[in-house]
Amino acid sequence: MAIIFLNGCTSAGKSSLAKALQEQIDEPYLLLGIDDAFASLPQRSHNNPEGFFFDRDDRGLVRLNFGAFGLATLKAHHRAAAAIAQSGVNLILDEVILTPELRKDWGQVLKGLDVTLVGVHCDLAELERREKERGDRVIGQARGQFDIVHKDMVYDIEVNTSQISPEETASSIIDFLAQNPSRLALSQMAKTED
Ligand SMILES: Nc1ncnc2c1ncn2[C@@H]1O[C@H](COP(=O)(O)OP(=O)(O)OP(=O)(O)O)[C@@H](O)[C@H]1O
Repeated sequence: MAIIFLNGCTSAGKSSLAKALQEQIDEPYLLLGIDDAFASLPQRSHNNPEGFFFDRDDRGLVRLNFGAFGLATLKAHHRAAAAIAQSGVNLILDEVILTPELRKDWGQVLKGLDVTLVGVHCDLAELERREKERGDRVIGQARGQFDIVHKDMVYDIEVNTSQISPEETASSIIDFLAQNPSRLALSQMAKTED
């Protein structure tokens, strides 16, 4: 079954876009994302060096980091997503690819599946405006992810949500899907260099 894989920074508009896609595509798609993996953690694994924690790199940028249990959680999430599609259900994935290792893991786990890779971009100023307005996100996270989330990614289609609504963005992806039957980007996901 088909997977529409949305990758972008926090506040890029992935969840809003995913919901618009669910509404606009005739066939039903389930929705799953990295936030579901975070939500399934025990509370003590948040802000924990074994689980997930925020820190600053040498440039002072906020990074979402993880320890052994955090990595195992993300890899389990990747395999759960693949299993959903393999069981015969369409899936939209709402993801933030945090490291080259995780990018490669996605590429390996999804190999052979019908995956459309969508780069969800947004200008930094607008990301930071949204981050502040939401009130429930760690400030600085969007800037910290801006340089790394799309690094070495190859996409089937890229969108920029800075100035267009989730509904219009969803329409452009649906038009792309209708006009482009073959998908090329996934084969690059596991291959690219660190
Ligand atoms: N196209 C858009 N135009 C204007 N605002 C938007 C757009 N898409 C999303 N937003 C707003 O930006 C904020 C973040 O949106 P959303 O939750 O969809 O982002 P996200 O990429 O899923 O973020 P996260 O990864 O942190 O969950 C919300 O307040 C949402 O209403």
